[in-house]
Amino acid sequence: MVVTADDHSPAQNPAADSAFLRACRREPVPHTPVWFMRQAGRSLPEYRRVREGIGMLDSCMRPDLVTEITLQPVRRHRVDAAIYFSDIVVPLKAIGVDLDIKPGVGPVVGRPFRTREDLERLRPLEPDDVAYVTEAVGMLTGELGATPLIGFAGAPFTLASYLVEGGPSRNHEHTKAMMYGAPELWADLLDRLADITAAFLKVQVEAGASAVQLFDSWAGALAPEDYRRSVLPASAKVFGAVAGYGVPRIHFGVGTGELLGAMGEAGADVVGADWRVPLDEAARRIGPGRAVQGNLDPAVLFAPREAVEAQALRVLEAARGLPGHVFNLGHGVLPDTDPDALTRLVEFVHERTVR
Ligand SMILES: Cc1c2[nH]c(c1CCC(=O)O)Cc1[nH]c(c(CCC(=O)O)c1C)Cc1[nH]c(c(CCC(=O)O)c1C)Cc1[nH]c(c(C)c1CCC(=O)O)C2
Repeated sequence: MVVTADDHSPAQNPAADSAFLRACRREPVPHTPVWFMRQAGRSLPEYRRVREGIGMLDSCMRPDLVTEITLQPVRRHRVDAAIYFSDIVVPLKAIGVDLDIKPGVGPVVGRPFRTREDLERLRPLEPDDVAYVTEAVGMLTGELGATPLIGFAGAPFTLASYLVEGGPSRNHEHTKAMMYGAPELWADLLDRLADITAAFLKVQVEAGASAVQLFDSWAGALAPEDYRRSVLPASAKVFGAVAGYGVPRIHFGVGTGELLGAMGEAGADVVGADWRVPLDEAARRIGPGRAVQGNLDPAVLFAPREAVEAQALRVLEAARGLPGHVFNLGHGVLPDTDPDALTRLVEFVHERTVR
């Protein structure tokens, strides 16, 4: 089945009029919508319980588990959107790349990608490769009703960094060596990753996801000129591939203060900012015509309640008057966060912003 823009209209999608989707479209909202990156995960005891003895990637391939884990933070925190439980390396695993997610480390690739021959290991992603995603999204949208589901994928640069380095990297030196030293190979690598990413997002939207977020977590490691020349075209290809569905497209990275304008230009409707740039300044850099998402420092949640509220108010003050603000953290929930602090934060933002 092909999903058209019409399928995301209020008549077809019960979440169409939600505060989250309204904010993404820069329409008036009943209250500022809130969700948290990594809201499903180790901060929740119920997550740790259902994951016991099951590997991260195995859990991503089980629709029953994906559905339960995705719903957990919605039930507990009453956030305004669910984010599909998966990982940025799932589509790569699905096409046969030899990789795993090591607890406490992150994605680790068996043989790092360094040469043109390595590109042969990146074949196109077919919907059948991720049939469990289609099934899980279908189950989820049935359960979620008027709460929107956000689909997501890793952006070509961040995926390339894991593939080329072979795992998490502070300096991205092998990645940058390829980007500067073998620009044609680099462009071909990012182009293949763009097609895989686009195909993975399409599967989620066609199954019923109401929005998508492209995580370019490590793009902040790049100078603006390099980002524009060597990365933006591939991310723009991904956004272009899902433009026709009419679902909001969110673009996020860490430490991207100098890239916010370019990240919007890549084709996003909403740009996420981390806590290093005040939200009003972020909105100015992103420019008119796009909503902003962010940007409370996730470490603030370890402070006493009054301090959390004071910092949340700072974010809300900076967002005052902006058409289109989605409240979020500036990066993912840290694993040791007290889940009650997150629940209280959702309540606080809702109370302080009722229109
Ligand atoms: C860079 C990146 C990855 N994965 C992701 C990114 C982009 C976002 C970001 O910048 O944080 C994206 C991601 N990964 C996960 C989600 C779930 C949805 C949600 O936000 O609730 C999302 C959106 C689940 C996960 N992905 C991972 C976990 C932890 C594994 C576990 O619970 O056993 C979860 C819940 C594993 C993972 N996967 C990755 C890392 C760095 C880790 C952490 C490794 C560790 O510290 O153990 C790669």
